[in-house]
Amino acid sequence: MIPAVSRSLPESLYSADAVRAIDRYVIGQCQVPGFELMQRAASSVFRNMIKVWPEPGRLLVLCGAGNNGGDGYLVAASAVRHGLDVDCVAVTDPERLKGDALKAYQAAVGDGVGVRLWRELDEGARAVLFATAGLIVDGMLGTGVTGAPRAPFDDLIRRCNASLAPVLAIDLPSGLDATTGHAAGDVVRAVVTVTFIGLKTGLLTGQGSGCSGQVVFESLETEPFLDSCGEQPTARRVDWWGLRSRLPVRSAAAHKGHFGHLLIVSGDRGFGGAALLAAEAAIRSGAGLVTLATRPEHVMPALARCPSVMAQGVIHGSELVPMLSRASIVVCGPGLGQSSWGQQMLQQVVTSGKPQVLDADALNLLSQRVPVTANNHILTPHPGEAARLLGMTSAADVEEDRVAAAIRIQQEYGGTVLLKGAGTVITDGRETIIISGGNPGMATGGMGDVLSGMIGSLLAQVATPLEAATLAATLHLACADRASESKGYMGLIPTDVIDTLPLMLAEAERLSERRLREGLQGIDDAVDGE
Ligand SMILES: NC(=O)C1=CN([C@@H]2O[C@H](COP(=O)(O)OP(=O)(O)OC[C@H]3O[C@@H](n4cnc5c(N)ncnc54)[C@H](OP(=O)(O)O)[C@@H]3O)[C@@H](O)[C@H]2O)[C@@H](O)CC1
Ligand SMILES: [K+]
Repeated sequence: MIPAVSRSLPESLYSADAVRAIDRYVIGQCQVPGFELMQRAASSVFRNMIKVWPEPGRLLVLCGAGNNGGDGYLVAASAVRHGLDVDCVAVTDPERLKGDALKAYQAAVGDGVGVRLWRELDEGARAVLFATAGLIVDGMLGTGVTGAPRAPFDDLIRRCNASLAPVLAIDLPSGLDATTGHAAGDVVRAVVTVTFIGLKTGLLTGQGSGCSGQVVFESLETEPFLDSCGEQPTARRVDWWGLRSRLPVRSAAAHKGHFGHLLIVSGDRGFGGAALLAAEAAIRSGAGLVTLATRPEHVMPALARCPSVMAQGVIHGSELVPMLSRASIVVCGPGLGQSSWGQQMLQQVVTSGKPQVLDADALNLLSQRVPVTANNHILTPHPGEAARLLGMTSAADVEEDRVAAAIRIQQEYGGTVLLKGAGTVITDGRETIIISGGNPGMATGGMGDVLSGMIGSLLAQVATPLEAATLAATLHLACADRASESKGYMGLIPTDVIDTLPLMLAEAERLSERRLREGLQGIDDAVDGE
């Protein structure tokens, strides 16, 4: 099997333009011919393909008119040389090919690849191609795509997605915008994507995280040139496995005062569960003290479920003032509602100037009338809330460019912004981070409340808001993934994530302590090898 995504991908994420500039630099300045790069690309695709599918059956290779198609022709040639059954289809006529792509086509034909023209096939022949394929190689559109795939690409993409055969995408799934992770029209749903030279941001966020499958990165031996070419990454990729051994190690002499006093302001009528989820997640993530300020009727259930939390009923905003003065961090938003109760609470929280995590209805109120003044907040919108913060019509507008949306919210509201959804984006205006991975089981009410509690808790324990948001979001996803192993996706609920927290944190604490003791670098790799 190919290695898991999280252990094998580089940190730096690039836009399509940046990767194309790196290509040009390597070809122009470093004297590596473009055709040589294309050959390396195709061999890396073939190598990975055989690793995952040692006996792929009949291979259907779909080739477009650009260099992505050129890669496809050379993969078909490798497959023929290895004695595989290959159907190679030119989606657009080979007369349109130029440069390296034309050279690749000629090399493939020279190696005995029988190339069939899509437009010359009748419906029966087209259907047979897809019905008999054991594996489809998508070399239709790469970083050169603009807008929604036009005919006949749109039809071919739909046939790929309807086929029972798995799809291996070359460089990126056809139809996906490599920079934003948005698909303007049809997009290939790949099982594996082998991507080259620079890891593209769009593979890991938005629709990209759903349609790229397992992403495999191949540098094509260009890493020595990355620094000198001057292209800057747009974001940094992180996951729990890379971060967990960096968890702060607790001294044996620690006491609860060292880990903050978190005040959670949450739970208007009908939303008591959100308050409980946030509070329990916070206490399970290591906060020294957690106070819950909620509607009086939620106090008894909160104490019954979680006696470690100090629950207090509040009716008027003024009752929050003494609680705020004792707190070191505040979380406000889960189940807050937008009635006058929620408005009063949020007003007090914002006025307090305390470091704060604002989520859910706190964000909706923020977008309407409550201005944030300090710069020490973490805003955690989902795409719908992000759209409201930005005055956009819908979540779909945000999903067109998630990184840009997160950066715009940060510029308008300050602080640190965590944009939820597959391929979570976090930015503090100086650095932008993308969390690779997504778990469909997390698409259920209450997951965000758990995350808010975790972020607040970690904010009290680590150095910066960016670090707290990043650790919490990666841990939240890793817990959901671990819990899904036994609960699946449909059965996963927020308390499963909370129940998994102690186990995941215990593993991380052991690694962090070992790292501190033994000064190990790359401890995750060392442990994986055990
Ligand atoms: N040396 C290198 O640089 C290396 C590059 N490599 C590979 O090259 C890929 C980039 O190649 P590329 O630049 O040729 O673009 P590519 O993605 O093949 O598409 C261009 C074609 O698509 C067409 N097209 C565009 N939009 C469309 C739409 N909506 N619907 C339909 N058609 C559309 C467009 O047509 P046009 O718009 O010009 O009419 C044009 O014909 C990269 O992803 C990697 O795989 C590797 O080999 C490593 C070395
Ligand atoms: K492709």
